[in-house]
This record gives sequence, C-alpha cells and structure tokens, in this order.
Amino acid sequence: MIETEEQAKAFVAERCSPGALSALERFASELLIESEKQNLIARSTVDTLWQRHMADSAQLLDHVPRETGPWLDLGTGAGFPGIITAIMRPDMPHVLVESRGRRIEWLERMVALAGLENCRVIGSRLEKVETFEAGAITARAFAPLKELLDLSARFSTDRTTWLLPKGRSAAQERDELESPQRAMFHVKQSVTSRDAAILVGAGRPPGGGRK
Ligand SMILES: C[S@@+](CC[C@H](N)C(=O)[O-])C[C@H]1O[C@@H](n2cnc3c(N)ncnc32)[C@H](O)[C@@H]1O
Repeated sequence: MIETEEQAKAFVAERCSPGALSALERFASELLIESEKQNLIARSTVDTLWQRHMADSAQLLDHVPRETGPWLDLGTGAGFPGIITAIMRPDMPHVLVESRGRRIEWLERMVALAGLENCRVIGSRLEKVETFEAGAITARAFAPLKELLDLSARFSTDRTTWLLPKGRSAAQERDELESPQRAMFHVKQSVTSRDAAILVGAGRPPGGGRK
C-alpha cells in the first residue's frame, strides 16, 4: 500500500520514462497553480496529490494489456486519470471527454504543454460524442455505475477493458447490477487507499455496445 508522497512518486516513476515523469511533475505543479483559480481537486488532497491523484490514476495501467487502445476517459475534469495515462503511454491514443468550459480549457492547455500528440480533448457532454470503438474505458468519479454503463456502453466492444476507480462503493455498485452486467466486473484493491477499489471489467454490457 502506498503510504507517502515519495512512495507514490516512485510507483509512478517505475511505470514510465524519465521524460514522462518530468511531464507529470510539470502537470502537478501547474495543477496546484490552477487550483487557486478553479475548483479542480479537493483542498484536502493538495498535500497528497501524488497519492490521491497521480498514482491513483497510474495504477490503472497495471490492469490492462499493454497494447490496449484507444483509451476513452469519461469526465476527465482536472485530468484524472486520462491526462496521466496519456503522458505515461505516449504510444496509446487517448480521447478525453469533459463538458465544463473552464475544465476543457485547462485540459487543452495541459495537452499542449506536454505536447501530447496521442491525446484529444472533446469538449462536450458524452451523450453528444460520436460513437467509436474504445479499447479501454476509464472513468473516475464520473457517475454511478449503472448510469455510467448506460451512457457509455455504445463505445464498448467484446474487447473493451473497463477501469473504474470507485472508492468505497465499488463492490456495492457492482452487486447492484443485473446479473449479466455484474459478471463483467471484478473488484481490485486500490494501491492508494485500503478503503478504495477499482472495478475492472471486460467486454460490452449485454444489450449495449457494439459487436
Ligand atoms: C467529479 S468530477 C471528476 C473529475 C476527474 N475524473 C477526477 O477524478 O478528478 C466529474 C467530471 O465529469 C464531468 N461530467 C459529468 N457529466 C458529464 C457528461 N455527461 N459528459 C461529459 N463530462 C461530464 C464534470 O464536468 C466533471 O468535470
């Protein structure tokens, strides 16, 4: 379990190139500056930014085959997890969807700053985004699981991996699904908090998605 900021940074560093780590450090310092201007992360998490946000996002890479893509991140907000995984995996195309104007501007600025040619920000509600086939669908603090699946199933195929950090509610949200959908998901312990878990799923929800 990651207990300190140093451990969190080491965890991230083990999973990316030195250049990507520098880009992440730059992103982290820009985030702290921008957080004074708009509400991007909870104030209580500023001192544990690498634990609560950076490593929390980076750990998702451990749950997918390396060649999985493109990645679709729903409601990226401050940049988690989509900006982090896009910086760490420059070979993997990413699409980040965010509907709030100031957050869209922020994400576009960070994509430009890090020179992320693999990352496209779609400034729109997810409901209006044209369907494409996503290899991985990620979403942190986006919507309750059932609603999340209803909104995003059309982007999934039989080969899609779902990576949904869900905090304390992971097992309960999975258990509340109808049985065919429930069988898609496993609960994985988060490395950043004993209380948190990630729902890792495979495939397309029965009745949704594309063949
Ligand atoms: C609670 S924030 C979480 C942000 C980020 N994923 C994180 O974990 O820090 C949820 C984000 O989803 C965005 N959002 C909510 N509903 C959306 C929708 N239907 N389409 C696109 N973005 C949406 C909100 O604007 C907000 O930035």
